[in-house]
Amino acid sequence: MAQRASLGAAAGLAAVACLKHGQSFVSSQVAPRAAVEETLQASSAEAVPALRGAAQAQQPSPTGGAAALAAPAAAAALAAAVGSKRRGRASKLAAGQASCVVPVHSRASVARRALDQSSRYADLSLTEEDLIKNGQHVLVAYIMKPKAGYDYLATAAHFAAESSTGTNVNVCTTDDFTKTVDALVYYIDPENEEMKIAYPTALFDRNITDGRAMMCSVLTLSIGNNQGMGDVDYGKIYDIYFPPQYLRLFDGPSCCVIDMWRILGRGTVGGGLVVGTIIKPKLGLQPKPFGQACYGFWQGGDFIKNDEPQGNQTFCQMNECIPEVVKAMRAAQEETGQGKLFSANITADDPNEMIARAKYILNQMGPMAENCAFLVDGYVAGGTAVTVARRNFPKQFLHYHRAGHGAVTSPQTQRGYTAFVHTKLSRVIGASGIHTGTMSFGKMEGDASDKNIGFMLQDDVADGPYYRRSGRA
Ligand SMILES: O=C(COP(=O)(O)O)[C@H](O)[C@H](O)COP(=O)(O)O
Ligand SMILES: [Mg+2]
Repeated sequence: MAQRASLGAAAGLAAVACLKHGQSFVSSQVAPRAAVEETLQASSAEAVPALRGAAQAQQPSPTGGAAALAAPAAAAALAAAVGSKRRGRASKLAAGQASCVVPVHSRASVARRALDQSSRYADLSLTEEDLIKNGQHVLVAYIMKPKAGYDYLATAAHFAAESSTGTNVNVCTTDDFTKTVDALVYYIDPENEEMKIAYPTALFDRNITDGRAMMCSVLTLSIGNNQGMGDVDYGKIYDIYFPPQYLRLFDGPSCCVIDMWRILGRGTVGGGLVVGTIIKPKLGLQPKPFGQACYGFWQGGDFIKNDEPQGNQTFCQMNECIPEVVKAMRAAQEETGQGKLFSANITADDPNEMIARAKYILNQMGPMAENCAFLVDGYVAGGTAVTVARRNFPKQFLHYHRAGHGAVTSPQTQRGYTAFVHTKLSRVIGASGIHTGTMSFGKMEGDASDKNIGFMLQDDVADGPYYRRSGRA
């Protein structure tokens, strides 16, 4: 399917929607045991040292906190020894020294300081142009603010560490290979709270069945633990760039608005606006009145979708409701001489249930199977549910409903990602169209920048707030 056509699909559906009316840890070396004991004495009685075999000494904060960091010099040497070669650290870790992590009370000033890992997880000499040219990194632009008292670059580096190979302490099992897959902060603008991180694509998990990429892995790192870190006030993704080679490992959409036009009998070019509705009340109609409402709308309209919570309620079960929809569609098509479309909700917790629903619906539709799209509540059910639909039913239009997205996309929310990014991710995993309601002019929240979503969906080349997209992402 042509890329432009695929991109248009989401726009088509958008048009449809619019037309419807305390405790932290620092580590210190075990070797100077006396020092550790001193540390423990300095901390409170309940601050028992937690031994962590793999953790090594944390570099002390610039401001000290001497009681909490009893062996600062040794710890610094250790941290330096396992640090990046990029900045040519000179210190050497004394052979055979183990380490431990010592919990400290938050009242200790060091607890409010991030381990400064910027010599390893930041490289501000990298240019975006080169990163894009090399095509080995997913680039992510965040608005990030450290908590009061934390250094911007150190926090950004901790963010990149936690989102890739690191944590809040240096790790002794790190080897030279590990460092080749570090995420790197390549740009910061503390005043504007902007931070950009380059993630090596090799970091992301691949399927054992077919070697393909998976979005859940991208999200687990790029928007995972970093959302709850103690030194980060907030961090939100504003744009994301996938290099072409890596992008090809995702499914992308299989159907688009061209398929809708064709099914509606309008050919494959310039089929115009698809007029759609959602039967309301969203819940509470039984099969017959639901079918009657469909029939009524189809006298003039093209497309009906289940409202996103509707599927198989006990008072309106699928095996009674879908036959009513089929009856209404058949009658409306015969009477108007036009094709009609119905988007049926197959969302469920269990992929087997989703597949069972989809198969049942296709069976009932019979020769009109193409006239049916599958609706998936992609935010609440997640990318896995979208992929279940995309891979098991690639011939059906995949109608992504994003109910719940406001929890992370709202302009009031400083964590998560924007609606623009959410849409982009949805397309990459295979949505044919994204349902967008009356964003910014009806009942739903939004702002002027949401227009960018439309451009991103429709055009082969489009500018996001930070990255230019060309191709499917
Ligand atoms: O129920 C509706 C529309 O209802 P109505 O037809 O009464 O406007 C949709 O689920 C939301 O608009 C989606 O919103 P969003 O744009 O956030 O996806
Ligand atoms: Mg709805």
